[in-house]
Amino acid sequence: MKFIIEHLSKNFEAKKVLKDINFTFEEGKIYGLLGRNGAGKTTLFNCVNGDLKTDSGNFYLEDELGHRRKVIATDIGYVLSTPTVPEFLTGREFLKFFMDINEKSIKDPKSIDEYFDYMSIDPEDRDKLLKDYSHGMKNKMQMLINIITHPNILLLDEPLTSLDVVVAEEMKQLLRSLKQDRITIFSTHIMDLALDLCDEIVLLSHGELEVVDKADLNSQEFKDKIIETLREKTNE
Ligand SMILES: Nc1ncnc2c1ncn2[C@@H]1O[C@H](COP(=O)(O)OP(=O)(O)OP(=O)(O)O)[C@@H](O)[C@H]1O
Repeated sequence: MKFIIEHLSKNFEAKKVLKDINFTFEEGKIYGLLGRNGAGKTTLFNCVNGDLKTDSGNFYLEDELGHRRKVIATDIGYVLSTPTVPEFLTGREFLKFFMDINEKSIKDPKSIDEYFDYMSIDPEDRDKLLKDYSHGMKNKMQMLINIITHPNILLLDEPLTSLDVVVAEEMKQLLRSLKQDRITIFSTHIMDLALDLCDEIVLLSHGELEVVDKADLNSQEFKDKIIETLREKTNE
């Protein structure tokens, strides 16, 4: 399976944020999306998710035989950097509600406690109101509801930035374990995180997407190259 973006453009009045982007993402890979503040990473995700109207562009999923279809809402899971959960529900009530309304799209439902176990949420926290969950726990709940339905495309907008080292490590493991059978696109400002977690590094700069050839992913030379590319592009 491939996720194909064709001729995506998005302007905010005179500001051209995304400029005729054409890009193909492949199944089984985690893509690290790097870009400077204001480069358009969130705008790109919002366009893919249908939260923002594009000025032009189409999104397709293509199977191994080359058959294409348009991306639909249920293809996408979108985890925001700031988790939004209904604070007036308990973790258990929220999960039950989510599973009830998405019954048809959950292929192999597990029990609610199995899901909590999977996300390492302690038994004593499961019946607490979500308003009393920590940021990391809310983040886990948001991640959970986005993976229960097995979306083909998982968009993650800086989801690990404010997590403690243990939760961040758990989330990394989870993302690695989930990457088969789907396309994961992960935006972050933390280059080491991108290098550690991602199979491909994609730069968003000057409204365009560009793959960085990652010959030697962890070398300082490679990091310098990324920084130089981002710097050059914004200075153009
Ligand atoms: N709703 C909007 N109306 C007008 N301009 C917007 C809107 N949303 C984003 N922008 C502008 O589009 C550009 C890209 O913003 P975006 O939030 O996508 O960047 P980003 O790469 O996610 O940034 P950061 O890394 O700082 O989160 C910015 O110049 C921003 O001001």
